[in-house]
Amino acid sequence: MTIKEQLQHKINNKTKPLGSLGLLEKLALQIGEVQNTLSPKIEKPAHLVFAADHGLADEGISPYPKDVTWQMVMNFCGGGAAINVFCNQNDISLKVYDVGVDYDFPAELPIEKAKVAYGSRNMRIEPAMTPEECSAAMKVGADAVRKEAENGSNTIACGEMGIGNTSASSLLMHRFIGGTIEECTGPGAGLNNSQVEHKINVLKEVAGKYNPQTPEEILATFGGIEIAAMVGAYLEAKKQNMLILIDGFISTAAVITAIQMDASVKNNCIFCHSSDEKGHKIMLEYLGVKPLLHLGMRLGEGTGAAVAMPLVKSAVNFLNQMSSMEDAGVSNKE
Ligand SMILES: Cc1cc2ncn([C@H]3O[C@H](COP(=O)(O)O)[C@@H](O)[C@H]3O)c2cc1C
Ligand SMILES: O=C(O)c1cccnc1
Repeated sequence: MTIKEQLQHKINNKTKPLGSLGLLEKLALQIGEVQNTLSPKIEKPAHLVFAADHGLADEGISPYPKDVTWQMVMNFCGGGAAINVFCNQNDISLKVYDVGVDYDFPAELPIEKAKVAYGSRNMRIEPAMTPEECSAAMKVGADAVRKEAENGSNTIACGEMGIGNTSASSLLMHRFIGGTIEECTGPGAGLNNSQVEHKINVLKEVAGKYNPQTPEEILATFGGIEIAAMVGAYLEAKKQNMLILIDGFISTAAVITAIQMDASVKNNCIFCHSSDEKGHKIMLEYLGVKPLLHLGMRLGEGTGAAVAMPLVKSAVNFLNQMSSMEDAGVSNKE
């Protein structure tokens, strides 16, 4: 029997009606397959938040000012952001990487200092990153994940902070999935209808201005420094055979980009929730995946991944701890 067949047999013989743990059964099967064991474990789950600014923010495509990026990084350091709360609650370690914030942080702050540039460029004028900046950002992500793996982690999630990054994500989605800019563009952190119309016009202009071909060129042209770091992180996490918990619209744009570079990344991904940001459902359909949670969340920071951690643990725990029909003396279906 293959490991998949053995896992399915183990799941089917637990003391429950066949299939009655629904998506948790699929999750247990996936985790067991990734770890190639009938007794998988979640070890030292780690959450990495990558922060960077976006030159395109100068074009009024976000409802919030660019300064919110560095201000939220300070808030992460103070423990006051949503991602701090959910990571604390679920015993997930949290690190914040300054990979491209347009601000000089005080040296003593507990930030991982890995600044590639003071923000991406305004893509209405020039590509978001040079190829060198893009690969440097990807390396930051990869190195960050390798460090966690060396420390014994086998489960990773990424989050981001970057005012304007839903715009970059919409452009990546448009380019990789092929939907119209209208289908790929939503309110982000809370634009009203006429502001979304302006965002769509800006993104249409940017999308028509360049014609990059390879996934790396597309990422450098339309991405963001923190998104490139996430792409590098996901690629490395697959190399380390870690479980990869995926958040919402921005994380999914990053993982779709990573999948263009290494299709096998998808096998290790757990799609944690369906974001309310327009376009996320289309992304999930494109990937052919069912997310665990539908909470109407649209925050980012990796929060959807952090709140799904108890479900991931439930999947692993029922597989490891539930009795089998035989052991508990429970009669099976006739
Ligand atoms: C206070 C605040 C905290 C956040 N935490 C995450 N985001 C989210 O909103 C931003 C993307 O939305 P847009 O593309 O519309 O700028 C990203 O930083 C994302 O992580 C936040 C946004 C704000 C305002
Ligand atoms: O789903 C997300 O990642 C998201 C949605 C809106 C704003 N920021 C992030």
